[in-house]
Amino acid sequence: MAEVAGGGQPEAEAAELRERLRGVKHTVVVLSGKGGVGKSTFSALLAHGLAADGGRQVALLDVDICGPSIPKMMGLEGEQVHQSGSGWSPVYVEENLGVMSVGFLLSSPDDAVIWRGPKKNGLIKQFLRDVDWGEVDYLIVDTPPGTSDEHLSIVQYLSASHIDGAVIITTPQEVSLQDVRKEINFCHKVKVPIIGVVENMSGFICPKCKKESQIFPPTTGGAEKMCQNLNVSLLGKVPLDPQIGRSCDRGQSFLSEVPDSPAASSYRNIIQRVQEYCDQHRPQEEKTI
Ligand SMILES: Nc1ncnc2c1ncn2[C@@H]1O[C@H](COP(=O)(O)OP(=O)(O)OP(=O)(O)O)[C@@H](O)[C@H]1O
Ligand code: SF4
Repeated sequence: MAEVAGGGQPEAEAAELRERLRGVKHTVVVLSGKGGVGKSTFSALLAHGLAADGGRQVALLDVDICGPSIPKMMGLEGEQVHQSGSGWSPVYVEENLGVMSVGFLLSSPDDAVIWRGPKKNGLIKQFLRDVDWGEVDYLIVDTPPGTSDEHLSIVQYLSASHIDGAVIITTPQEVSLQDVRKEINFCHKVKVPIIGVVENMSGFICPKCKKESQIFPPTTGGAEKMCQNLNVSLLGKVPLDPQIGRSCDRGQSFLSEVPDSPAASSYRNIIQRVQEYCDQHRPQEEKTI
């Protein structure tokens, strides 16, 4: 594992990546043990939230090669990647919010990408080396569920020391938490700091009477207990809200469509904590790859 984290890549290649990512100040990787727990939704809203006041330049990179959902969530379905003199240009939602995804390379959103590890690794390397992000305050990396080739590639190519940290998304059920423990172990092994865990789909607040019901009652204390036991921060809990899915399906930001909802307020608090964590870290140009 140390070999992977240390980046056993040739020096020329490492220098090329270093040069390309020189303008990126902070990198946050979003992980989950299981699929369908709301990781891409969180990545999309983290990018929207950080870019919201227009003051920060944000990049969202979707390395979920076999199931890219970011183009749809960001309202960019059908967009293509453009080549410029300085590399691939991201697709922009706003002037200060650029996105890159394998979805932009597919001729139809229903196309299946059935690739083995080396081809996936090659594409991730190409995304990091050839995309011209320019000066970026935050690079958010949305990953596939689990700990697979894509995760190892990101850690290898970016090098663990270049990543500010990881946010791990889970639901309250034990089956999801079990896999989160594996993600936490993965981060420790490859020396990626853990910013914290987000418990998503954590209860349902009735829009009429505001009463909270536990749809997925945690049997072992949920993410809170797990975080205490493993000495990891719980960044917050986001309730179930059917409007999240509706906004995502329409490619809109739930944070600006339903800003007064309890779920939007939870997301904003969590985004604030991620930002504070990154602010306390040195900008990446001061780090060594
Ligand atoms: N808090 C929530 N309340 C209601 N629906 C949610 C919530 N969070 C996510 N969803 C919905 O759950 C579905 C799965 O979310 P998402 O695609 O973000 O999961 P994922 O973990 O990225 O899955 P995968 O890794 O398999 O792509 C989406 O339809 C999304 O709109
Ligand atoms: S929580 Fe109360 S108001 Fe909401 S649906 Fe149930 S009974 Fe009705």
